[in-house]
Amino acid sequence: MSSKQKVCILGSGNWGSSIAKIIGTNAARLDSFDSCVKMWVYEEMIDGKKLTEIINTTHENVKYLPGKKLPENVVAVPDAVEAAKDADILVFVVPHQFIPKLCASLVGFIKPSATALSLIKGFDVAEGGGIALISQIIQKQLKIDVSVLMGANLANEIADEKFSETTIGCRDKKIGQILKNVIQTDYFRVSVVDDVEAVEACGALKNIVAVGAGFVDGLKLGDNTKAAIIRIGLMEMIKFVETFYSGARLGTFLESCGVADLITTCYGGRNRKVSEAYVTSGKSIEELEKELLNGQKLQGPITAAEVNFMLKNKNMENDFPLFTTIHKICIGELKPSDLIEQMKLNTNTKTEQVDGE
Ligand SMILES: NC(=O)C1=CN([C@@H]2O[C@H](COP(=O)(O)OP(=O)(O)OC[C@H]3O[C@@H](n4cnc5c(N)ncnc54)[C@H](O)[C@@H]3O)[C@@H](O)[C@H]2O)C=CC1
Ligand SMILES: O=C(CO)COP(=O)(O)O
Repeated sequence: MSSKQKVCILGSGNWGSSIAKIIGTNAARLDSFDSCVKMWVYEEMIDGKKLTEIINTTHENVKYLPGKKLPENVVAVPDAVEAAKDADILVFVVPHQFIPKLCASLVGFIKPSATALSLIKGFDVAEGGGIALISQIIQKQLKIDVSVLMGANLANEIADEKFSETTIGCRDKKIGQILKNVIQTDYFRVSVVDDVEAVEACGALKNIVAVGAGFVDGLKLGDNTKAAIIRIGLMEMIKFVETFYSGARLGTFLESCGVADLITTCYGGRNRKVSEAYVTSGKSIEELEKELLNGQKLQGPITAAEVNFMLKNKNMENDFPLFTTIHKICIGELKPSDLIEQMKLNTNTKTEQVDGE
């Protein structure tokens, strides 16, 4: 890496813009970083004007983070290669369904010495009937080290500079410190841990549980029921990580990426909101995503499908009854009201399984 490190942000949605506000501020403040931060924007027209031009003149992402100013040293770039080619640190923050295409467009054009930080929550289906972590997709395609950042981080609250915590999963202490420097602010506190796969899996899996929490809200079942879904969800997250990412530490679930992200998403996230409306409106999830999110993207239902793809192939659907039930509700195979009956059937066995009895 050169002495002044260049940071590029790939993605400019709700979280992408919010993290750009932080990274831009830190890059301008700290000598070790080049103050110019390029942000790849998937170009679109807003009232006849290009979004990149709006961002570069008004310093506001009027569509995905309206009302918040971005630092002037954050430069919107419509071409991903142009944005990324000189960067030492690549921050990936697109909705997870777009990552394979984005990575493919960057192959051969980035610095081989670059390091990546993925803020993306989700999986990708893999050959052989399994799933891959998003960091593995980036690593495999671009052949660079990938760290992850996951936490209780509703983007709008962070843009409002309300106190929040986050977790960086990084295997290399030196890189972990550099990433912490570019991300941490007085209101956004970073812990670095080396349990990378567990950190990332937590971030992806909690979105499935948040869909379940939204169903509970739509069914008007109350706080105790929602707490039960959160508890059962946490148990399935732990079991999933223990089963598929051996060596993970239980303590990682107590970091911001674990229980804290699960709670905030089940109360304040987009997955919860759309899933509640799914129950009350009778409309499809795709319709509601368009209607309620103004271009922002839901990650939970697709993640539930990805996880189910693997569980089904491994004949393990019954080992993760909450994840399986939520997926089946999303695709219309079960009704939202079936959620509770399914949980009644399964709660006892689940506790025993996690306890290892
Ligand atoms: N918004 C939040 O509060 C948080 C989001 N995350 C995660 O960060 C990741 C990114 O989320 P957000 O920044 O919120 O995005 P978002 O949900 O606001 O999605 C909109 C973004 O997707 C882009 N987009 C639309 N079609 C595209 C295409 N075909 N190719 C590439 N990009 C396209 C849009 O241009 C826009 O930048 C997700 O994995 C999410 O789970 C993590 C923590 C908090
Ligand atoms: O990941 C998030 C908070 O940490 C955002 O969750 P939603 O995508 O459900 O809004």
